[in-house]
Amino acid sequence: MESNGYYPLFETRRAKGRAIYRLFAASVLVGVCLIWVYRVSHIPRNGRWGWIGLLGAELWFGFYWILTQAQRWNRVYRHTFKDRLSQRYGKDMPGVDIFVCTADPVLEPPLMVINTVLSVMAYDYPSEKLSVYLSDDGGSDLTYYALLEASQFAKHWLPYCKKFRVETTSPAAYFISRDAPLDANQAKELVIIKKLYAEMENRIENAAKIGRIPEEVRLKHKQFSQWDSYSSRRDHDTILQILIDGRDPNATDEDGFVLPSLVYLAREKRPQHHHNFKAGAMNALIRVSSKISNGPIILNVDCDMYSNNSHSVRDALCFLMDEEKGHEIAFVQFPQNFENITKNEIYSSSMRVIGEVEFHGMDGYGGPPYVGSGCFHRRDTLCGRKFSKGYKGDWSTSANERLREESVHELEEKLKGLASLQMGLLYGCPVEDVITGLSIQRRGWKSVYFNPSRKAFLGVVPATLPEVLVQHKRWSEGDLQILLSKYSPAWFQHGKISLGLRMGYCVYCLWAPNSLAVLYYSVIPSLYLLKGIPLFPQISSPWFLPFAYVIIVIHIYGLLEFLWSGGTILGWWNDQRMWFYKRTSSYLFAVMDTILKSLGVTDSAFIISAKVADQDVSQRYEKDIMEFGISSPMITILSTVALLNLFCLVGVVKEAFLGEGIMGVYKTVTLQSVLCGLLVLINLPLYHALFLRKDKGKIPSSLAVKSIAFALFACISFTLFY
Ligand SMILES: O=c1ccn([C@@H]2O[C@H](COP(=O)(O)OP(=O)(O)O[C@H]3O[C@H](CO)[C@@H](O)[C@H](O)[C@H]3O)[C@@H](O)[C@H]2O)c(=O)[nH]1
Ligand SMILES: [Mn+2]
Repeated sequence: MESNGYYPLFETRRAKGRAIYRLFAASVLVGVCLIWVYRVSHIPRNGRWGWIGLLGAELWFGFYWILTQAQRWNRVYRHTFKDRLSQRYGKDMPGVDIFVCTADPVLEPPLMVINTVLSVMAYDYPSEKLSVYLSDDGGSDLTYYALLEASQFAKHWLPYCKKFRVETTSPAAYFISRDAPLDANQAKELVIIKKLYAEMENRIENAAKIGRIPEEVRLKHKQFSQWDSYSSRRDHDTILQILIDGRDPNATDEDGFVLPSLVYLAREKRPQHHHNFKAGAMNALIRVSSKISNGPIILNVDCDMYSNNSHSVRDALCFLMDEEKGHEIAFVQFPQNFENITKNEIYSSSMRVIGEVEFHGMDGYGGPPYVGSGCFHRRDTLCGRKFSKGYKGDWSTSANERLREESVHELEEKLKGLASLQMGLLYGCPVEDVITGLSIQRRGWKSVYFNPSRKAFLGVVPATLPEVLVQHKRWSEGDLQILLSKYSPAWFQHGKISLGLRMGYCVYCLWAPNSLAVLYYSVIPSLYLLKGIPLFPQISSPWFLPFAYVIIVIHIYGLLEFLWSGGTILGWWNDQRMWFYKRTSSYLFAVMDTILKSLGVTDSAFIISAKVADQDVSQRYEKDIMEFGISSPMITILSTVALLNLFCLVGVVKEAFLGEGIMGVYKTVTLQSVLCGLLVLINLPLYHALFLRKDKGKIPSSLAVKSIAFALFACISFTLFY
């Protein structure tokens, strides 16, 4: 693709088969409209309120389905030309500052954190242009100790990666993933490097086990005295340490090449000041890094998301440095992929359709959201710069020059004061990333979604249902808050972002309100079954057809999309279950907490998700066995709804055999019974966990009793009083 003799650094292709897709979508829309017409024109006398509620739910589903079309209508795919980038810019590459965030040395083990740090230090990029910053909201000397060890290990690991062109640059992942046979030389070096790693691992784990840093290490490294005034995680001074100083000519690896800078920061925290979670951490890093390396490009990764592709920096720069289009692009988001996904992903944690379909669709309308980990930003747009036509990126790194004269210690002291001002990411929202990305797009910038075939980043997903539900509550609550905020994609935006992109954002912002319609749909029709009152057209009626058509084709389409995104059939089935569970628990609580928050009763928190699990929990996870384990209000709702449907189904079957007869039931309440039957079918693992399992991951008996009582009460009172 050449225009005026200019070779772009990236190209954009539109998805194939769009015409067929659009035809299909139009046919579904007709079906949806017919369903609405039927509901409005056939309101019965018996079951009137149930019917009107279903009308509301179907209006909602139809509307929501229309929104999701924006994510499919205009998908685009990106491709980069890294060789052109190297040819054109050679050694003249911009500085890149990499921010890694960690917050808890127990939930996020230091060894995992340093593997991520090492993986990004080893990018295929000039080391003198790379600076890696670790923000430790846990303020943990153990994490610091691990980073200190990593700074030593890097001297061996980075040359090894360079020499053998290692792609998986996280050592832990590399040691288990490597499958290609090695030549004798590499095999020899591998043994050495593995040994060094094992020794380091040992030292870190021992320190973690005894819960403190060995005395001789403390004495040798006086930096540890910074913890002397530390009173708790929520109450301490700024702790800042430059472990590898990129300006120091002696900071070299085993082969004599300079190392990337490496900085540790635990920002000051006081109980009386809100620390604003990850957004606060990122902003502290933005300020501190501006005085150290001041790279014009910032990459943000979570501590559990290591780099799996050593070319990602160059990929991202192909977009940001493209001479024709680069100046419009504020950030490049890579997909979030995960290492610990099982084959049939019981919690549907890979979110593959979002990554393989939806974000490509949003990219077609102006760009994906910023979703935290795996995103390259321009420093100035992240800090609030507005888009203007004449804008050209400034790739110089001035702070580096200015401060060259200062000693590391002077610099560290100076920077401590900087770690507590706001700039950059927005505060007050549990999804600081999404709201910040949206605010950047509203200032006129575009973003880009780049999904390379070799996965760029691999993270960790939670291994238990309660954790997954809590994580989704945080996300859906955050997205709902965006909808209600001044950045809302729903209100008129004066043409700042396109309608398609606004619709795309709304799909996520409306995750939470979805809960109401889904809860209604999964309870009320089943209860009406107990009274034999039909709420759907009879099978002999022509109105049956739009229902059947819409239900069947959207599910077949959903299945195909899931398979096309790399999933399995059973994975899709599990995805349907999680879809249902998230909507009836996480999202419902997100709605309730958002209401409470707007009344000033509560404040939203950021509950950090666990990255490690007990051995037996992990074993069940590997086998795709759902882990309930604890009693929580969310699990109570899930199990009550599941039991209610089971009781209703038993009621219908009894009616079919003892009452009206199979034909009678079949004629009048087919769809309703099918709906109820499917809900029972999808809940099989839950009944299993309620009644049959003996392991620790089952549903606790007290919760079982409670939900049986609730479900029975609902069924009995409905039959008696309706
Ligand atoms: O007070 C805090 C809380 C969290 N974190 C870090 O934030 C990251 C994300 O936390 P995690 O518990 O792993 O949340 P996830 O739900 O997995 O994260 C997704 O969702 C978050 C927003 O809810 C984004 O911040 C993340 O980038 C995105 O990957 C981790 O590196 C944490 O160490 C902090 O630095 N400080
Ligand atoms: Mn995470």
